[in-house]
Amino acid sequence: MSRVRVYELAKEAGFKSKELADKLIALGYPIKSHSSTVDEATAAEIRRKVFGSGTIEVGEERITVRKKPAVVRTKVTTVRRRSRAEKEETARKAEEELLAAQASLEEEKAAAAKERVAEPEVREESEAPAVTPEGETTEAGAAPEAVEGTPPAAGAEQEPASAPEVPAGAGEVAGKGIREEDPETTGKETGGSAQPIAEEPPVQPARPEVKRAKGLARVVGKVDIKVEPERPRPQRRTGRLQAGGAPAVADAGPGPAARPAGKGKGKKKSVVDAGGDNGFGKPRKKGGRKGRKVDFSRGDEAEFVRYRKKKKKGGARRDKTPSAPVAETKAIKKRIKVFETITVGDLAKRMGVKASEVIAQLMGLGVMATVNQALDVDTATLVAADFGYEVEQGMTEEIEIMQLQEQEEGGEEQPRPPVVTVMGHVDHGKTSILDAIRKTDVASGEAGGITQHIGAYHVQASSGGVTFVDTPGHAAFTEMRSRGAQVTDIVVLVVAADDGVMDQTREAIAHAKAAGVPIVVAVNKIDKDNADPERVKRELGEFGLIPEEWGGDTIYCETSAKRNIGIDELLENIQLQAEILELKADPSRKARGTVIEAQLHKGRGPVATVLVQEGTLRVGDYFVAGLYSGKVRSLTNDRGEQVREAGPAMPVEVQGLSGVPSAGDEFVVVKDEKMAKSVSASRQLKARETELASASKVSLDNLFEKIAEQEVKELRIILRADVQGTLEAFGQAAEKLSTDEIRVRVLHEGTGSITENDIHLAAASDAIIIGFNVRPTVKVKELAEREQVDVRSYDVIYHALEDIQKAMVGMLEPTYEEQVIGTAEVRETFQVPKVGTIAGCFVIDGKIERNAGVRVLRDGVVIYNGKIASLRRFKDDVKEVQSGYECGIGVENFNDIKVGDHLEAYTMIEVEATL
Ligand SMILES: Nc1nc2c(ncn2[C@@H]2O[C@H](COP(=O)(O)OP(=O)(O)OP(=O)(O)O)[C@@H](O)[C@H]2O)c(=O)[nH]1
Repeated sequence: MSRVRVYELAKEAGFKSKELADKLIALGYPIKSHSSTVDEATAAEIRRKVFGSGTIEVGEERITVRKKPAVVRTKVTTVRRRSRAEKEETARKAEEELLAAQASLEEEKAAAAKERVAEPEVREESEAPAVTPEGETTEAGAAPEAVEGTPPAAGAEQEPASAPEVPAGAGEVAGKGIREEDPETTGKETGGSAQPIAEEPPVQPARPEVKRAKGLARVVGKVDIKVEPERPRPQRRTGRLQAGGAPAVADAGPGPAARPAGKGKGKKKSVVDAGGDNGFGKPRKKGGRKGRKVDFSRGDEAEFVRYRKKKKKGGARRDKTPSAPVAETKAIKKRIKVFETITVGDLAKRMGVKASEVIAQLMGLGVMATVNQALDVDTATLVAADFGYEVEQGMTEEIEIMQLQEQEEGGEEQPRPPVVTVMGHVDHGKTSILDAIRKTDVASGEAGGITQHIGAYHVQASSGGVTFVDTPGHAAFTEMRSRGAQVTDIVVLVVAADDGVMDQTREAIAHAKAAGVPIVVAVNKIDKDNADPERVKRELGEFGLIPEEWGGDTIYCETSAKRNIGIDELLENIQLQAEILELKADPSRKARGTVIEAQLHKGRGPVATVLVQEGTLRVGDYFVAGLYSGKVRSLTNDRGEQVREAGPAMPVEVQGLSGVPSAGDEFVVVKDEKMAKSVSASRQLKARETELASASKVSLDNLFEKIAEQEVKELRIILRADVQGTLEAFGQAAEKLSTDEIRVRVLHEGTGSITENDIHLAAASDAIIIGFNVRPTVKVKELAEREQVDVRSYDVIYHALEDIQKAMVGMLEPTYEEQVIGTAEVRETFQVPKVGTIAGCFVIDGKIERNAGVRVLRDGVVIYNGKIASLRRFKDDVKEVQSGYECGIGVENFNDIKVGDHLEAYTMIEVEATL
């Protein structure tokens, strides 16, 4: 469904964006700012309720107009103006009244129509001929203008005229005309003037009509119906005939169109012309003799022919013809797709403007930004609007994904097994309990059984199935949650009866509570002599985990993993808790789940353990997992068996990914490969944008810029090597690379592989990591990528030193050297108002470049040094002018140029720094 931005709505109604946004917020619409979007239905409601009229009506009017007389349009315009001020209720009332009066009005209309005759018919194309008794012009003039929305001449007149008596009436009358086809419009129109209508519906209509009739009559008169088959107009016009007014209305917009009509000259300018101009924008050739004109028999196109006639008077007209339609077209073309963010530089590039202009615009909005700073969609929308661009949020596929399940015709939801995470303090028996539970698995035969290779497994106990997520530590639980993944239905909190509540017990409670997951307590090690389950209950009671026997709702189980006591009860209680939760899923849908863990397998490529949470995952399904996509090549269950499918709450290892997703990433089956790839690509693009948006860390590649920006002259290194000897050798050699300008410092060193802590340290201290004969694991690599830490591996010390040296050269302040690129001789000077002196030159040597620096030499003496402000060949701005050509040169902030001066252009070139 298409969405409309609030500022667009504001623009439609002539409101200020912010004003409207505030108003809507006050009215409780779900928007945050004027750049927020609303769906079409809400937009329509806003138009109706807040504006009292709106685009919708306009659109409908257009249609109406085609069939109706120009008059109708005029009214529309009127309506709009009023409606803003008016309130809903009034509008409604008015509408009712109008409808009631409509019948009688119809009659009057018919009468009036006779007078106007010409108009409608003309529009109707061929039938029209008979129509125009009066003049050609008139109706056209009236109609289009009216349409424009601007109070067309006719409209304007009408209102005032009727105002004294029944202001509303006028509106209504008009409305009626319109309403016949467009009840909604009517309502709005009426809105403002509802009351009067009620009083004298029949009479008023007459007035306005008459007026229009006049105008129309005039216009009509001008059209010579002596048909003389004209060259048919191009197709585009076709269909506009009726629209003759219609298009104009919509497009032309208020101002211009109205004018002609209003003026006495209206006669000559036929509405038609106006319409034509508006519609096509292009001036017609004059030339037609007044007398002959349209060949109505031709239909739409013929009508347009009339436009040409108009031309005569129309010089001015054309100018006036506003080309709203054209504007619309442009707007549609000038769209920029932005994912969550876009950097200032990118935005400027896509709009074809300088980044500095965008930055200036942002400053105007009170946002101080640099070129590399990322702007969110809302801000980008605001800025882009100032440059005539529209920002579109590039999340189509994402939205499609989100809607995928909603759209899907699902079957019945069925109960599904609970997903359980076991938590607790160190050594309280988590592993032992899980082992004991696994042994209860009735599905395990003598061979096979749960292999626990995949981070989660399903146990089919006699009391029912349970899926355990077996990721190490509380951190995994938190990390998943931090990614928005909620896979756990129930937490089993293991507390040793002989030890009671400890640090990690408290931590586990906090995690579970934060996730809103119910806790089942397993008081373990009850076989021990010093076991004191009651104490555990008391202590846990302080955290709100009140046992059922004490009136609370927390389920407690006393277990001994060692002696296999209470394990079945624990499983039964888990089922009990699951029943309370009424866990259900629809296995008939496309699968959706969460990545529990993923890795790059040597032989099998990227593999991910996915917990299916909804639907059924099948071999051959196309899917998206985090940033990656793929097609399920094979599914392996927790027993190491190949399976064809996996239903809700089933953990399964998936092969066929294009990359290694992260734990907690959402896994969604999509309809086809195209969608999978497209979503994956857009997510990766988005991720890159986000990455760019965050400040980049130092690396050997960007060292120079980094240091130049921060004026830091230190390269920090974290060293890792397979042997101590390498560390020492390299450490000393690297530090010896230090110069007066750049210091090389080994921040930290150690033997063994590169660890996550190294990455964190490097990230925190803006260091790079160098490893000798050691490589980071996939996980560490991922972390390094996330943290943007430059990790480099070498096997030869010399290569590493060489790289560092290169980077250091980059760090040196670059030096610039001036290079003269050309000389021009001033042959003439021109004074250009508001610009200053322009030197008419002849390039005698080299070339002159637009962005070059320039020295003004008089008799060999430099009298000014600055920049070239403008460089032109004849009337065109050019980038450069070669020797042997003439050109005009303006020097920035310098006007004292004299004939005979030499202008020496030069550029600064960077000279590579060396140590
Ligand atoms: N007596 C007795 N000892 C138990 C019981 N459950 C576990 N243990 C012992 O407690 C010790 C720790 O058990 P684990 O299952 O490794 O505890 P854990 O919570 O998984 O420990 P971490 O993995 O280090 O967090 C082991 O020596 C177990 O044999 C029990 O029910 N009774």
